[in-house]
Amino acid sequence: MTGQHTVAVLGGGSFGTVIGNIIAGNGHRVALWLRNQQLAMRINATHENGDYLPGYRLASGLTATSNLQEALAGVDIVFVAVPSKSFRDVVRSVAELVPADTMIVSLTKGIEPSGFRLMSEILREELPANPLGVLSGPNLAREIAEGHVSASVAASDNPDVTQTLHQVLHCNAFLVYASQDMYGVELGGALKNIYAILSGIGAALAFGENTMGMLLTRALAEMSRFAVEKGANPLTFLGLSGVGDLFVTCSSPLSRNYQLGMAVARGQPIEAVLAGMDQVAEGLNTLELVKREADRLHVPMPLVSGLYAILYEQREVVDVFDSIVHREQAQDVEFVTRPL
Ligand SMILES: NC(=O)C1=CN([C@@H]2O[C@H](COP(=O)(O)OP(=O)(O)OC[C@H]3O[C@@H](n4cnc5c(N)ncnc54)[C@H](O)[C@@H]3O)[C@@H](O)[C@H]2O)C=CC1
Ligand SMILES: O=C(CO)COP(=O)(O)O
Repeated sequence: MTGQHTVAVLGGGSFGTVIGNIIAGNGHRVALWLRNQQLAMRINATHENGDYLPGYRLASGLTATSNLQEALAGVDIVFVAVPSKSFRDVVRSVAELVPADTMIVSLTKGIEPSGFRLMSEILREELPANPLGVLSGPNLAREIAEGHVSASVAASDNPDVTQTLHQVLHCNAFLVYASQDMYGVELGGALKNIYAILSGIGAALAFGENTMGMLLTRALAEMSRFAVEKGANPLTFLGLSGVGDLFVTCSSPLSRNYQLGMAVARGQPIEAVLAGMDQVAEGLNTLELVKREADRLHVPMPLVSGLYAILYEQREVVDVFDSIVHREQAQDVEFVTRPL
């Protein structure tokens, strides 16, 4: 597909807004769909999404609407940027409104509770004939809005999809790289949220940089171990959607998952932290699902088990941390020593 595209972005939170704006800035027509009609009207009047990204000027090619049918009329690409718990409901509605040649791309970093499905698997089930892809990488929305150069991975088993994503999104401040490992790219984006919570706890408790470096590297080891077991290519985890996103989210106070970890370590009950957040932190839900799946598959994930014990079993961080360190595997880079 070449030339100008007509695009819908579903979900007018922070990430949907920046992705829609990059595409509109590249000269394509974008409809941003959100449920809040008042906010949609304000976005169109002010060219700013004041609820999520105040001060971030939106391109004139972006129009907000709260009418899904209107947002999807005549589009050739649909991006879905709603939290994972709402993802299937939203794409089910999309399936009734778009033809089979409309490209559908997930921006969501999470896992569906029943059946441990990633978003691309939900897309495949709900829109079996459509070309599908995912976009994932170290992409803090606020930093993109501030104009910091960022990069992301467009992943699909269909080369038309990766090429089209490059065409609509790539620009000086937002670089798009390609991958064929859709599952691995998505899994990296979902798993790193768990370790961002852990890093937030470490930051609140003033862990040293040596300790944080160890946690990050061991996180990558156990993510890759889990990925191999789930059939993803662990080498994908060395790219932007793996180590890149792990590093960013585990080091930034802008990350909602990191903020969650910090707040809990400072003694706030999880329920109170979640109630006070007006944006989604996917990592808590992902932690529970990954813990269950890792136990089922007998994959050792000491950091996941440790964080689970802290958040769900009210165990003391210091005790848990001791047991994590002592339960760790002795091999450093273990996944390359096993057959892929
Ligand atoms: N904010 C970021 O820096 C990045 C976020 N992501 C991922 O993108 C997804 C969305 O994240 P954000 O935009 O940051 O979250 P957000 O919390 O800022 O926005 C989510 C939006 O989805 C809307 N929503 C929730 N349920 C809905 C439903 N059933 N129908 C329609 N709209 C619904 C909410 O009202 C909200 O406007 C998450 O999975 C997140 O992990 C990915 C990359 C970066
Ligand atoms: O995915 C993100 C950055 O790449 C955003 O992380 P949070 O959801 O923790 O804010």
